Amino acid sequence: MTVVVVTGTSTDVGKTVATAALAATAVDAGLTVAVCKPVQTGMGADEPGDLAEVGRLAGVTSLVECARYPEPLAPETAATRAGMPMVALDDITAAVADAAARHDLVLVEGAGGVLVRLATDLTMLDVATALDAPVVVVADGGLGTLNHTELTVDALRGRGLTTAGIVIGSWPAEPDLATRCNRDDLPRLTGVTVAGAVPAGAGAMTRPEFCSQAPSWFDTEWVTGLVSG
Ligand SMILES: Nc1ncnc2c1ncn2[C@@H]1O[C@H](COP(=O)(O)OP(=O)(O)OP(=O)(O)O)[C@@H](O)[C@H]1O
Ligand SMILES: C[C@H](N)[C@H](N)CCCCCC(=O)O
Ligand SMILES: [Mg+2]
Repeated sequence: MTVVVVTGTSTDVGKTVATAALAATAVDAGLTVAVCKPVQTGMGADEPGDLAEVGRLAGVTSLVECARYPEPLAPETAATRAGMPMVALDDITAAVADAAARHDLVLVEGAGGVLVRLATDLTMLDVATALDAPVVVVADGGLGTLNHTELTVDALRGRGLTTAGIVIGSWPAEPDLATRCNRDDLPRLTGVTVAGAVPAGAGAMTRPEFCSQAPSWFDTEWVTGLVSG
């Protein structure tokens, strides 16, 4: 089994859509896939969160969430304001281990960017370290992403974590100058390959469209290497 952490340079960069695309690609390769969202915020108890989006787009049914809080804030802040218990690292590692015992691949999507506090003194850096998992960084494609992405990769590298690849969360149909330059500058400046790009609009696709197209959004050899662990 293989566990891969999916983080991003920020919130709303497309981690969930990219996670769904990776899941669909792995399923297309004949693998069984589970997706874990350790902490969901901004959703009420019965509202569809990121995992529902992954299920809708990729058809994945093995979905596990460890905690959720109602306000759209960093999990630590949301938990404090809600007076609810914060998620514990052991909860996350236990949930992932259980999923990994029954699936070829487990994708673990963070909340926001890599330094967002999932709980007091707990970030996705700690989660990826505890899971000994490679990390995929989902990045914006436009102006500003060079700084955000390099900061994220440096934070991962500083903890001895492997950044397996960068995925552009939403690639525009008509990329502007900065976006076109970033495609080449991102790997040059971070030392990490840009392994794929999810086309803008993918989140609005039907499941058949999404699942049939997703494998083409990634470098095939990179995916094979990623999921083989
Ligand atoms: N490639 C895409 N095509 C269409 N919509 C997209 C794409 N990527 C992201 N979006 C939209 O942008 C919004 C944010 O995307 P997404 O939920 O994937 O961000 P995120 O990084 O997972 O955020 P969070 O930190 O809350 O988990 C969503 O409404 C999503 O549908
Ligand atoms: C609510 C949102 N969708 C995410 N789940 C949480 C994002 C927290 C971002 C915190 C920050 O970096 O300022
Ligand atoms: Mg998300």
